[in-house]
Amino acid sequence: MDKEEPAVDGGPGAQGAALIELDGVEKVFDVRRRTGFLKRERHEVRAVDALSFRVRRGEMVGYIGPNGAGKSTTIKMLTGILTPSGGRLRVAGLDPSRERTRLAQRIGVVFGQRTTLWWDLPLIDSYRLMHRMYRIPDARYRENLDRCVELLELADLLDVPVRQLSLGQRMRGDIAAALLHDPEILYLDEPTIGLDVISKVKVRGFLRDVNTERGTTVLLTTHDLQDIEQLCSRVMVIDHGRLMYDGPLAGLHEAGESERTLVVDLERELPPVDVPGARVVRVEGARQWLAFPADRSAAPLLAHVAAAYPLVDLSVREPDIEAVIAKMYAGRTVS
Ligand SMILES: Nc1ncnc2c1ncn2[C@@H]1O[C@H](COP(=O)(O)OP(=O)(O)OP(=O)(O)O)[C@@H](O)[C@H]1O
Repeated sequence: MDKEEPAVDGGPGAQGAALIELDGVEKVFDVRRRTGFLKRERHEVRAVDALSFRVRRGEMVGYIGPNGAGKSTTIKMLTGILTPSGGRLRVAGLDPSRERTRLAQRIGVVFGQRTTLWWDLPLIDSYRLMHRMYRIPDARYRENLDRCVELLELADLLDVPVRQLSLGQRMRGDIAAALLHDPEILYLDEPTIGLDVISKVKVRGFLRDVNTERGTTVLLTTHDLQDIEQLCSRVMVIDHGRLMYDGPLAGLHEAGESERTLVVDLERELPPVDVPGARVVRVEGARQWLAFPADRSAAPLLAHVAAAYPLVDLSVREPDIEAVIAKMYAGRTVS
C-alpha cells in the first residue's frame, strides 16, 4: 500500500486527503498541418494550460467543457497514457506516466466511446481475464463481481459476446469491469453517452452507490448536465485548457450571471405586465414569462404581480444550467 499524501486544501466540498493533485499542468501537442502541395507547417496546440486543482478522497466531481476544451487530454494524463509537457501531477501519490502500472491497480477508467472489454468474448471471459491481469484475490473478485452483476443487472448478459450487447448493456459491462479490482479512483469519460433514459437512471444510481458505500473518488466527464446535477456536488469547467470555474453546481448560476424566470398565468390575455426589476421575455395567450436576476428574491415580484394583475397562477423557474454554461463559454475572451 502506498503512503497517503498529506491533506492539502482542495476544492469546495472536499473532505479527505487530496488524491488527485495538479499544479500548473500543461500539455502541448506538436501538430503538422498541410499548407500546400509538399508544404507542411508546424504549430503547437496547447490542449491543457496551467491547470491546477485538487480532488480529495471520496469526492464526486464533474469535469465539463465544450468540445476540444482539454477534458480527455486531462484524463489521459491522469491515467498515465499521456505525459504532461509541464507542471506537477500526482494521483494517489504516484506520478501517472512514470508509475503507470502501479497506478493501474488504484484507478478504474470508463471511456463511453470505447470499450475495454474483449469484443468477441462473452462478457464473463473479459472479467476472468481481468481477475488474472489485476491479480485480484479470489474472494474479493467474487464479491465485487456478484455485487456488480446484481446492481447493474448483468446476470443474463454474462454469456453473451460483447459485440452482441446493446450500447447500454455494454456500458454497464464496462463499468463493472472498471470496478472489479476495487479502485480508489474512477474516471468516467461520458459514461451515459447514447444511453436511453432508463439505462441512464440505472447507471447514475449505481455510481452514486459506489461513491457513498465504497468511498470511491469519481471524476466524471460528460456533456449531459443531468449526470452532473444528479451526481456531483462539485463541478469544474474547463475551456481552452484552462479552469474557468471550480465550485458547487449552484454557484455556476452566479458565475454565469444568469436569470430566473417568473411564469405568470393571467385571467385573460393582457399587454406585457409592468413590474419593476423584471422584464417580459415571452407572451403566449394569457401566459407571460418574466426574467429577473437569479440572485434576487422572487418575493417582491410575486407580491407586485399579485397586487396589480388578475392572476390564476404563478411559478418560478430556476435558470437552465445548459444556458448558464453556454453563456459562460460565450463570455470568455480567448487568448
Ligand atoms: N494527439 C493529439 N494531437 C494533437 N492535438 C490533439 C491531440 N489530442 C487532442 N488534441 C487537441 O487538444 C485539444 C483538446 O482536446 P481534448 O480531446 O482533450 O478535448 P475534449 O475536451 O475532451 O473534447 P471533446 O468534448 O470533444 O471530447 C483539441 O484542440 C484537440 O484537437
